[in-house]
Amino acid sequence: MGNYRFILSGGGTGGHIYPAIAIANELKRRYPDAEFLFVGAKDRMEMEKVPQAGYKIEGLWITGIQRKLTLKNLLFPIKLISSLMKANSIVSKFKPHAVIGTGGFASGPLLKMATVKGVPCLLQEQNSFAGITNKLLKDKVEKICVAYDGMEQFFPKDKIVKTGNPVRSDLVTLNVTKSEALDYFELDSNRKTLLVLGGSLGARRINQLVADNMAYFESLGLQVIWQCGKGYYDTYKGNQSATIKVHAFLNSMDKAYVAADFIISRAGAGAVSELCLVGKPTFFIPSPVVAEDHQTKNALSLVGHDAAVMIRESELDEKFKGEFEAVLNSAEKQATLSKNSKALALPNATADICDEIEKIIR
Ligand SMILES: CC(=O)N[C@H]1[C@@H](OP(=O)(O)OP(=O)(O)OC[C@H]2O[C@@H](n3ccc(=O)[nH]c3=O)[C@H](O)[C@@H]2O)O[C@H](CO)[C@@H](O)[C@@H]1O
Repeated sequence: MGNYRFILSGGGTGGHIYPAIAIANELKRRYPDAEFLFVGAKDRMEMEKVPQAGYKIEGLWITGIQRKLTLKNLLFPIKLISSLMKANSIVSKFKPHAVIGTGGFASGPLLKMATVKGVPCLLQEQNSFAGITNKLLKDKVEKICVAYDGMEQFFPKDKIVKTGNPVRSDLVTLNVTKSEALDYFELDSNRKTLLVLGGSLGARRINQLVADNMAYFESLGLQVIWQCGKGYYDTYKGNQSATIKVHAFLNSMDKAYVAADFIISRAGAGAVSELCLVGKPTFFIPSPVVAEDHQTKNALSLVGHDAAVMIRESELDEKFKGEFEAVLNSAEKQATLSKNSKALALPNATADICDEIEKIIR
């Protein structure tokens, strides 16, 4: 059977998009003649990133619901109805054999209509805390692939399969040499490289930390790849120099990971899964404003195994330099962090999820 049709839906941030792309790539490898359609939210980053990865995407007019009474919120019911109607027409026309939802508000209407029409659906939940959309859909889908233990508190136990988070295959294999990677970023092979990641949208507090500590990093002999986020690029692009490379977004994460000797990162679920595979000494600075503080939980799942260092935003002023230098000055600590983080990697997640998809379409 090669002519399967799959819809993948999810988005809003990279954390929901890249898992969908990783799954689509693996399904395409297994079924080269299969057809794929992505469904995301209009105006969000999936509308750019999915076509770059070679797939078609349709955008729904939908946003998340805000906690305050705003114009956006008043429009929410209208947006929801319009999205459900469009989702209905997409599912009717495309006639998918299975639908995969990777979270984010865009996947809500699409999976809802797919389940109403009896199309088998699978959810992939990246975090240790279930997102609202996935919680709303849980009873109607066939399987829910998760990355953490203890997800029975959110989802029916018999639907849960622990697979880990899908990671794009080029980040699993990391087939680039260090010198190629450093050349790509125009960096010096005689210096150690610090990679700074603010999550797919960039992180305000991490950007401030880097901006305040440029001379400090220089004094430690480091050069920096600084991913500041699209919305912050105009503010920080002037900091670019021979040793500080400022990027809005990194389109070659494989090269960034290979170039790095040390990494400072947000603790989005995707970043955490990738950083285990990469196995470089990592300092997590979790976002304190995400639901249920889930990034702190994501980071602690590594810190508990001596596989990474975590510094809370509220403690940065007091602790950053001490924690940073304790790792920089200890080859032994660096080796421990690398070894322990690699031991937590789940490199077969994408294949395991595709095995589950195959089971629901048969
Ligand atoms: C602020 C917010 O709501 N963050 C959430 C969002 O994070 P966010 O969107 O930052 O997502 P993740 O850390 O999960 O994944 C980021 C993905 O973007 C890629 N990437 C990132 C930067 C870059 O320059 N280039 C690039 O390709 C990474 O390789 C990774 O594949 O979704 C995650 C997964 O549901 C959640 O855990 C996070 O809490």
